Amino acid sequence: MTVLYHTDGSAPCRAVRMLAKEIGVELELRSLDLFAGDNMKPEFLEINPQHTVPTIVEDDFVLTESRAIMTYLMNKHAPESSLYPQEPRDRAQVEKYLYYDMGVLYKSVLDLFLAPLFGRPCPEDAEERLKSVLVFLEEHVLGDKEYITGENFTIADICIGATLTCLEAFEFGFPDAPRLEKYYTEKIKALPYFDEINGPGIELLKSIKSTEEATPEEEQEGGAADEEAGENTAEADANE
Ligand SMILES: N[C@@H](CCC(=O)N[C@@H](CS)C(=O)NCC(=O)O)C(=O)O
Repeated sequence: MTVLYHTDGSAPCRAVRMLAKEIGVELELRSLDLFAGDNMKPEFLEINPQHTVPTIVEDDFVLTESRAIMTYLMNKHAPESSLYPQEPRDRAQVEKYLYYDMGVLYKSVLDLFLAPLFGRPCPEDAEERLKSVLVFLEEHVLGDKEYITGENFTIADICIGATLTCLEAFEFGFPDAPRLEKYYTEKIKALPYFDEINGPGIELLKSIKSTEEATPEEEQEGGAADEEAGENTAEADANE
C-alpha cells in the first residue's frame, strides 16, 4: 500500500492523486493541515525533514517531489502506458514539461498567489510574469496540438493541468490564452475524476481568496459567523 501525505489545496498533491487514479493505484490518503502546522510536527519531520507534501511512504521507502512521485508510480505500476512513453525522445518531451511546470509555470503561480498566503513577498512583476508564461504555453507549447506534447494525453497534462486549477481557484483566468482555456476546460476539467480530486481544493483556495479580499468589517462579520458555527476560519484551515 502506498501512503500519500497530502493536502487538498496543493496542486502538486492533486497531480499525484489524478495520476494514481488514471493508472488504478490505490493510495492511503493522510491529510495534513499546513496552516495548522501539521507538516512541522516531529512525526512528519521524521518522515520528510523538508516538511513538504506530497510525500509518499511505502514501508521504509519515502519519496517527495510530486513529479518524481509521478514518474516512480508510472515506472512501478504502468511501465507500458502511453501516459509516460518509453521511446526516449517522446519521454524527454514529457519530462521537459514536468520540469517546465516546476521551474516556470508552477513557480509563477506560487510567486503570485501562494507565497503571499504564507507571508512571503510577492515579486513586483509576478502578475506580468504569469501572464507571459500563459501566452507562451498558448503559442509555443499547446499551439494547435490537442495535448501538451502532441496528440496523446500524458503525465505532463496531469502535472500542468493540476497547476492550471490555481488559475481557476484564484479567479485569474486565462488572459490572452483562449486555446489554453479551452484545453483546460475540455481536456483537464472533463477528466472523470477531476471534480472528486480537485473540487475541494479549488473551493478551499477560493474561500481563502475571498477572505483575503474581504473588508475589515466583512471579515469581522465572517469571523463571528465562523465562531458561531464552531468552524475554523478559512485561513486557519487553508492549505497551500
Ligand atoms: N516541488 C515540490 C513542492 C512541494 C511543496 O512546496 N509543497 C507545498 C504544498 S503545495 C508544501 O508542502 N509547503 C509546506 C512547506 O514548504 O513547509 C513538489 O512538487 O512536490
